[in-house]
Amino acid sequence: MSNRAAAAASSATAGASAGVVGASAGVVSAPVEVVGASAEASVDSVLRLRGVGWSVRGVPIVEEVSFDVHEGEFIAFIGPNGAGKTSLFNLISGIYPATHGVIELDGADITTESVHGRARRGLGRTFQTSSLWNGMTVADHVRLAAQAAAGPGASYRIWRRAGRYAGQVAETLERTELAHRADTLASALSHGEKRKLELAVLLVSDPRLILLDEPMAGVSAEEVPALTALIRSVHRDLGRTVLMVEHHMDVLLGLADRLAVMHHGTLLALDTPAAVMADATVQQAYLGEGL
Ligand SMILES: Nc1ncnc2c1ncn2[C@@H]1O[C@H](COP(=O)(O)OP(=O)(O)OP(=O)(O)O)[C@@H](O)[C@H]1O
Repeated sequence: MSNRAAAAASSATAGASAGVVGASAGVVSAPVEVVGASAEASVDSVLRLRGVGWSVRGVPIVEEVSFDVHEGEFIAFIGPNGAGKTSLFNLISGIYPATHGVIELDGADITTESVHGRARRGLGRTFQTSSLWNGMTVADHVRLAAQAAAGPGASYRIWRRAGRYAGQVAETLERTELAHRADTLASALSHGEKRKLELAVLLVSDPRLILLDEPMAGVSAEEVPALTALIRSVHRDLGRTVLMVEHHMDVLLGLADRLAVMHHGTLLALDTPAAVMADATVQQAYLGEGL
């Protein structure tokens, strides 16, 4: 973690408070000035967005989003339902084409690059809804992902060459606490285990920048702490840069170096959690009077 990220992390702990924000948050349409976001270029930016936007049939969904992500940083994205958080992740990962602006990964312009091209550069993501194959075992999910990451053609030899990936698969299942479920079908996993398996599928391709879209969605309260600890370990122990959309404030305040607040498709604020939570504009526009 960079010094900057470490300083932000300590502020995150200081500013922590529990609760879930999202659907019921009040919405005020006026303010669009970004609190705490710096437009300056930075030498250690892994990801840089400048004026990024996406419109559908002329209707703006994401507007003028600019920010830098530093190596080893953890940024959590919050905002009411429909604020544009998933759309922004889709723009960064290449699922949607940006209609405005520039996206850079490690200084290279990837604005028009394909999803696979971005993945080859080390960008990986999970989705809000589960993307697993019910009839396939845990180990086979990770093995297939390892083979897909190995390059074109490798996945056609999945059953003949399965042994080649055994060590990689075992290590990834160990790290994601799924080793004891290796031979279990995905359909038999709990929601928390499914989320762990999605992380395992992601990690086996060794991404440096990870986008997690609501990893706690559908997960029972009992499983949240273990999943949170796993995500923390991916960030801190594996040193991955993480962007995460999450509604559970108690989860993300223990993880995030900075909080990004999305509001009506714009980036309303980007700063340490303590600064964001204390900001009057954010409180009025999103968090509501009660906070
Ligand atoms: N492919 C699409 N075509 C048209 N409109 C879309 C498309 N994808 C998203 N939208 C619209 O863009 C807006 C933002 O949606 P998005 O899913 O990005 O919000 P979100 O902040 O992630 O919400 P949530 O917290 O509910 O997941 C919504 O009004 C949604 O209906």
